[in-house]
Amino acid sequence: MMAGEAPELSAQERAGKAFPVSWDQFHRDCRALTWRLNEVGPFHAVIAITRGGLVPAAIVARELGVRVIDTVCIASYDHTKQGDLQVLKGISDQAMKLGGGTGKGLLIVDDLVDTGKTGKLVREMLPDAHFATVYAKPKGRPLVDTFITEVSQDTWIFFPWDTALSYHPPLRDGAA
Ligand SMILES: O=P(O)(O)OC[C@H]1O[C@H](OP(=O)(O)OP(=O)(O)O)[C@H](O)[C@@H]1O
Ligand code: HPA
Ligand SMILES: [Mg+2]
Repeated sequence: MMAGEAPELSAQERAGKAFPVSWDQFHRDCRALTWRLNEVGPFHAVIAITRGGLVPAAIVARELGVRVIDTVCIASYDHTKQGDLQVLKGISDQAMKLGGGTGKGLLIVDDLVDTGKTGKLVREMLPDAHFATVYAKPKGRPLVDTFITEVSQDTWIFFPWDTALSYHPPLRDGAA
């Protein structure tokens, strides 16, 4: 950082609002997502966008009775700061074949869409697939076919696998 330059804010610092999600809540939201997806399927396979999509993909696949699960491995956020998207592993040939080359009958699952960059990249790989996320922020929302809860763009979602229980000071002692 140069002298006089404002420090670069992370996505979470820009976001300001925190939305912590417990395991219970996440499981409930995934089941609610499956209720909606059950009306859209059947699906030949679930494609999880790792890593965040692995947990909802397991729950959704279990509920829908889908046993073929593939991954597309994409990294963009280093903790809360988004960098360039990196495809670390593409979709397998076998899953591509099941989707007829365009993703028809395949279900893409991720934990959330934020700016939509990750979702857009996967949609380009599988244009005819159905894209489902548990949570959606307004910028990414148009990319998603089915989601459960929308949060504002300035909210940061804390997932249970990224957090731990900790002491919280009482409100009157200055807790936000
Ligand atoms: O809509 P976008 O702005 O692209 O952000 C959404 C993506 O960001 C997070 O993944 P991340 O890159 O942090 O990797 P992870 O799933 O391995 O945590 C999240 O799981 C989504 O995949
Ligand atoms: O709000 C978020 N929470 C966790 N990971 C994320 N990756 C992009 N946005 C988010
Ligand atoms: Mg992810």
